[in-house]
Amino acid sequence: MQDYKFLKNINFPSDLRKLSENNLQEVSNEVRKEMIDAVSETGGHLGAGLGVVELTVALHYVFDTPNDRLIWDVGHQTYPHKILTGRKSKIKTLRQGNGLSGFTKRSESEYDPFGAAHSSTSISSALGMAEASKLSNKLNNIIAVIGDGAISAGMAYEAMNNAGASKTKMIVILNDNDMSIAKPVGAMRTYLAKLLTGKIYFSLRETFRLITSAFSKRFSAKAGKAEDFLRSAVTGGTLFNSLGFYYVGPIDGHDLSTLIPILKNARDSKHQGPIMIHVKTQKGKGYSYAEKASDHYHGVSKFNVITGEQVKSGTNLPTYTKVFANTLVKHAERDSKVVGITAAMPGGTGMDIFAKDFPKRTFDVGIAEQHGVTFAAGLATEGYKPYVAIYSTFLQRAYDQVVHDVAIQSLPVRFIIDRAGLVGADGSTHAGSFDITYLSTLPNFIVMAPSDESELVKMINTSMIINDKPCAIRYPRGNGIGMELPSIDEKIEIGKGKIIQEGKQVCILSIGTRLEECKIAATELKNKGIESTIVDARFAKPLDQELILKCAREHEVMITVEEGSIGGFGSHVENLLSEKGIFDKGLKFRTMILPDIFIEQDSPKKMYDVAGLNASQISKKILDILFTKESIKVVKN
Ligand SMILES: Cc1ncc(C[n+]2csc(CCOP(=O)(O)OP(=O)(O)O)c2C)c(N)n1
Ligand SMILES: CC(=O)[C@@H](O)[C@H](O)COP(=O)(O)O
Ligand SMILES: [Mg+2]
Repeated sequence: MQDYKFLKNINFPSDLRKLSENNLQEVSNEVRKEMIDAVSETGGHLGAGLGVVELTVALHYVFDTPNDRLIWDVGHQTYPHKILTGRKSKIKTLRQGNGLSGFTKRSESEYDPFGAAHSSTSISSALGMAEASKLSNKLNNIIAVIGDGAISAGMAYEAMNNAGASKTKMIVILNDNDMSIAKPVGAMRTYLAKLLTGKIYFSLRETFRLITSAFSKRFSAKAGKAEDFLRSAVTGGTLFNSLGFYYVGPIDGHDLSTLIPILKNARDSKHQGPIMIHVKTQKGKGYSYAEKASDHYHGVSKFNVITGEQVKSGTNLPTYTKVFANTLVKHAERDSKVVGITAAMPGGTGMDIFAKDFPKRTFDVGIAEQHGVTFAAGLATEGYKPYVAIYSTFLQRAYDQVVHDVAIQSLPVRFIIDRAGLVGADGSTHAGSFDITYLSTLPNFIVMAPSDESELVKMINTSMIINDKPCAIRYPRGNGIGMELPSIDEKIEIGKGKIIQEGKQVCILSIGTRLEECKIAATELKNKGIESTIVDARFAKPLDQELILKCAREHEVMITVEEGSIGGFGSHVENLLSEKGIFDKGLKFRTMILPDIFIEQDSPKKMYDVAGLNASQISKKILDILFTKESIKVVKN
């Protein structure tokens, strides 16, 4: 920690509130410096936090947090908030094992009244708190801060629809930096841009005072109407006004002399209903490299503060994401029906690569996973081959659309599920733990998981000819293992697994990229004289029943291994074996799955250690089964 003039004495917002308003810009500068310094060592979300430093300082200065509830949407912009709310000394533990979360987390601090990481939840949760506050006569303020990206999602509209009709006071700060992770998309973006270009009052202090005073002053009906007219003429905030919000803005979110009086007015206002304050900020503000970069350093690895250079990953192997994107491009060159869909994650899903060659066949729907899935279903009804590339964790949002709009109608939507399994620094909110489970339970679905990048290509090739039902291919974050890639003509038979090696006593049925750990486990067992068969199951649905039953009959022990929760591949195998009466014949069977806990952020390797899914844990499990050391714990009430 550097020798800061103000920050050294600020641990909590109460310390901040003792300062004069004139010192707050200096405080902001110090917070910004501290944040850059910390993220240069930890990596993480940089641009969004840099853009809200002044806003964070102003909010904690004006409002009585934590009694007043401050809810940050997504939570990736909360590093300045963490520095000012008792977590300064731990800021260099961000996103590491036993360290601070990269998002808001109720268990981490009373200043985080609502946990987040998935977007667009802030207005709903704030309205819930506001209604609770009203019911219990608490009279505290409830403030939600939501970005221009996050406000594009369906949930935000549902919340505004509800809030706008209520007579409950809450404050929504719309943090408009004209950025999502990539450039934001859609009509809302155009609308917000219009509000910004239409502004004329930035220099008109008198107009500004008139607007803000409307919160607290009592106007005669006539004067009120005139004020309303002036406000909307000046600000053009008609959409939000029409939705029932008292709209103010846009204002400069880096100018504390504007922010503080407006926030004070909103705080003291007797307005019964939601207030929206539209602030204009710059993502990456105050760090030249972030300001200039096209992504404004949304998410960075460790970097050199002086040069802005980020540390590259230690391998040149292509990521699964890239392998997917490059393969899809090749198919799209041949087949004009191939289209790609992303929900605001073009870079993360590889859709940016596809978009370069096929801009007209790429659809970025914004942070709108639900809409994206049903939109793809619509494309499928017209004979297109939609590839919906979504992170496993974000597809959770669209489960009903997957069931109702895709599976029931057996539409051939191809789900490309990235970030499956444990992802590391983003932690439990971003873990792709449940997709095998929630998709394999659905009739009409084919669910595949490649064990390496070559298998991924074959599965994409196969998906091209699945034209009568939906399918999903799930793979992890990060790099492949260096396999040579096959041609785009090489397919696999649907529902057929692959024997990797044959042994006698033990059969390991693996699905997905834990296969490498299974191979190491098998070598460890071999060193102890135990021969194992390894099967790459490839399909969680349909199961390769023939192969699984054969293996079950020919081995003493069978285990399944997957990077997924209960209810997935292992559960389906267990059900099959039970149905076929295999257990009656004495097979020793276990499933190795993600445990029934949310695993905290750490390196993926350590997270898999917690999950018990690394090689030594697989071999130990097998040895314990063979030599019956497993104990049955009976929990007494
Ligand atoms: C449901 C969901 N989909 C996608 C994401 C990934 N994501 C994280 S931040 C972000 C952009 C948010 O943009 P905005 O709200 O404008 O915040 P900014 O980063 O610009 O401050 C996206 C798409 C997410 N967190 N949640
Ligand atoms: C905040 C958020 O949801 C994204 O920025 C996410 O952290 C990206 O994860 P990847 O780094 O795996 O693309
Ligand atoms: Mg934004």
